[in-house]
Amino acid sequence: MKRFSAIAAGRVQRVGFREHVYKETFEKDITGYVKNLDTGKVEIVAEGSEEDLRALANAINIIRYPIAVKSFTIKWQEATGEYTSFEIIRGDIQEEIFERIDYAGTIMHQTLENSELSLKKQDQMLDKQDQMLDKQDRMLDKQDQMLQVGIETKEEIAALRKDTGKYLDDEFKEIKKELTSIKNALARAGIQV
Ligand SMILES: CC(=O)OP(=O)(O)O
Repeated sequence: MKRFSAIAAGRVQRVGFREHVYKETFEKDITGYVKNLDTGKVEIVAEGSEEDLRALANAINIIRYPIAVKSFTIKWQEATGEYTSFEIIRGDIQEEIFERIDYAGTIMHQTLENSELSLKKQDQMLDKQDQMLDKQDRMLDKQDQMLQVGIETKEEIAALRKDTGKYLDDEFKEIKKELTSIKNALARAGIQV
């Protein structure tokens, strides 16, 4: 089993950093503590398997708003076995309360920023939807126009067929009449066809 004692510096106090460190030890066989120092830095002492400790060090040496670990010095030793659990060491109660109020303010600010961002995204999506609906409307208009052209073409063809049919009928009647008179003339001349 190993032990590390680390000092994190940067924006690491009043930003929920100790809670973050504590959360990263959750369900792991890690003991030790995390503590805010008067210098504004944070001390982390942890004991456990080397694999768990390396994962912990990676998970807490981060820059993720509002936490910003700017420097992280780590010293490795053999474990002592002196701790039974992992704890957040808290300071003066009044100081802790002020820290929590500051942190709550930061989180509220972040939540507001996030919701403004998501409202902006929603607006953009609604704009896009409007544009799509507009395009759909234009396509439906074009479809309607095409259907109208189809109907008109069909009507034209039907009228043309009717006209052509009547013309051919008249022509055939005329031809038949001509043939009958030719046939009669031939019969009168003694020619039977
Ligand atoms: C709110 C709070 O206690 O934060 P931190 O542990 O970062 O000081």
